[in-house]
Amino acid sequence: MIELRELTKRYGETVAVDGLSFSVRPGRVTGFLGPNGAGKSTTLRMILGLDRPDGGEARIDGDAYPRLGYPLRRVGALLEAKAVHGGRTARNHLRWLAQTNRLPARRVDEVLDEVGLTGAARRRAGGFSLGMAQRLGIAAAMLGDPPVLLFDEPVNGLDPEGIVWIRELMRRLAREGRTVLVSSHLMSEMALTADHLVVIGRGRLLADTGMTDFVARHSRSFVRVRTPQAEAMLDVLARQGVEVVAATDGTLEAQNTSAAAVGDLAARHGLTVHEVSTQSASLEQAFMRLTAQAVEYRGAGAAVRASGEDDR
Ligand SMILES: Nc1ncnc2c1ncn2[C@@H]1O[C@H](COP(=O)(O)OP(=O)(O)OP(=O)(O)O)[C@@H](O)[C@H]1O
Repeated sequence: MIELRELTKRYGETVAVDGLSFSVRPGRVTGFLGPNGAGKSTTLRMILGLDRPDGGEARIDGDAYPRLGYPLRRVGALLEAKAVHGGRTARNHLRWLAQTNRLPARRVDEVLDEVGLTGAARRRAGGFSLGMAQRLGIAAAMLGDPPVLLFDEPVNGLDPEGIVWIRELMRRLAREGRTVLVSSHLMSEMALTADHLVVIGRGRLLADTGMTDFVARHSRSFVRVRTPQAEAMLDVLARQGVEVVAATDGTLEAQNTSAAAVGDLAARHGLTVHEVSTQSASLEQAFMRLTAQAVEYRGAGAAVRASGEDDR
């Protein structure tokens, strides 16, 4: 379990993380989402004791990071995959980590096997592709068999096979009862991986919700109607009190109704239809709507400063 209470970090004028409070529970994958610059990496760095908060605190299973003892046994993290001593072989890098955290040497071969790097164990990590470096970073995170794992944008730059692999690994780690927090700025990726979502914008909490709830609440659905008699159809629907608009591609988009009801109406009025289908707005659009204010605010602020209006 990870618990944040009023966590705050400032960089000069910028409030990167602004009184953030939420908990990350074990046994599920929690997606940590926000647009670029929302404060995700800063939050993860504070959880891991790499940045000092200006206010509030973060605890991992009840302890702040500096009190964890041998931290690799309590929390594993993938932050920047390329942050490995390039001259070391993959195995030596992991051996060094195991030694300094008093972990048994056999764990090195176990995790290399788990991430599919056994064949590359004696190669210098500096020559690894991004995908291999990501795997090595994940091997390091899993070395101490920790109950809590953090991943910062783990699918960035990976090929489809690598993305599927990471997705399945996270789900397995959560099924094993671990606490898994994974940051991303892609809602579509999280929709396939996360059970729970924490969304931030401008360092503030925007949503802390189950994935299913988020989908139900934010995805707008409508009935698409394709007909050569669009005007007559629009008229019929409007007379029934259905909210309907003409889309740019010539189809009609009807809300507060069902495909069956639209089909019945068309039949009753002898109208030809070529398509009647239920459509859902993408989760990406829902995420953009949710975070739009956070992004717009920043844009508006810049405009105000540019015109000097903030001097008044
Ligand atoms: N070391 C630093 N010095 C100054 N400002 C910083 C520093 N680190 C982060 N920031 C600022 O803090 C804010 C949050 O950045 P952060 O990297 O945490 O966001 P993020 O959500 O991880 O973004 P991204 O998705 O782009 O990685 C940004 O405005 C960023 O410019």
